[in-house]
Amino acid sequence: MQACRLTANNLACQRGERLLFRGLALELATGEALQVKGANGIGKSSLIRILAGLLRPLVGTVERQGSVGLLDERPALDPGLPLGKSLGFWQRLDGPGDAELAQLGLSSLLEVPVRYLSTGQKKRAALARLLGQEAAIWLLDEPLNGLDTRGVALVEALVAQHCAQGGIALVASHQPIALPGGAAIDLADFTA
Ligand SMILES: Nc1ncnc2c1ncn2[C@@H]1O[C@H](COP(=O)(O)OP(=O)(O)OP(=O)(O)O)[C@@H](O)[C@H]1O
Repeated sequence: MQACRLTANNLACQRGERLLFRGLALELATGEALQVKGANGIGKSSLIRILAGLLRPLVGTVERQGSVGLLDERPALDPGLPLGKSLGFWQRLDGPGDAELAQLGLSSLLEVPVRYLSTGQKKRAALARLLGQEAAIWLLDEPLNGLDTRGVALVEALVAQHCAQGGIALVASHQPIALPGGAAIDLADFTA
């Protein structure tokens, strides 16, 4: 994987009338991971969207070196299609291979329409799409939601593998997650 970097300087975020956080800075170099902690509604998803370039900060700058893979509550898979076909859409672009599907326990679900998948199965499917993307910078918004104990361990292993290969992972989660290096920030420290 090519060297990557994610830098944010003096970020502030306002949604509606509310200033969610301010003065937030972070710097992640190749191989590094960071957990963003904080209570519901504090602004974790907003920060992820700012870092992904999907939301404009009130002030501050973001610099990304490397492609971005975003995982959030929307799996970006057609709910009407069987999982295999839905993932196949991405497969034609940059989607997952058979090894990734097996690793995520999805091989037996490929004929099941996406809308019938359980919450945890949808999350695993979204992870398959992310893996296939081979993006350098992972921005994961609550990746553990809906996952069982083995699923949590799997996400931890995938992030460790991604970082070992030189990727970056920023993980917003209110749940404990073991990340390489164990670095974390709490958005409560940046609330206005
Ligand atoms: N488009 C919007 N307009 C106005 N307010 C918004 C908008 N989107 C989100 N908010 C508000 O911004 C705040 C932060 O939302 P955000 O989704 O970033 O929090 P979060 O920390 O990810 O929460 P959770 O842990 O519940 O997912 C919330 O109070 C939410 O209601």
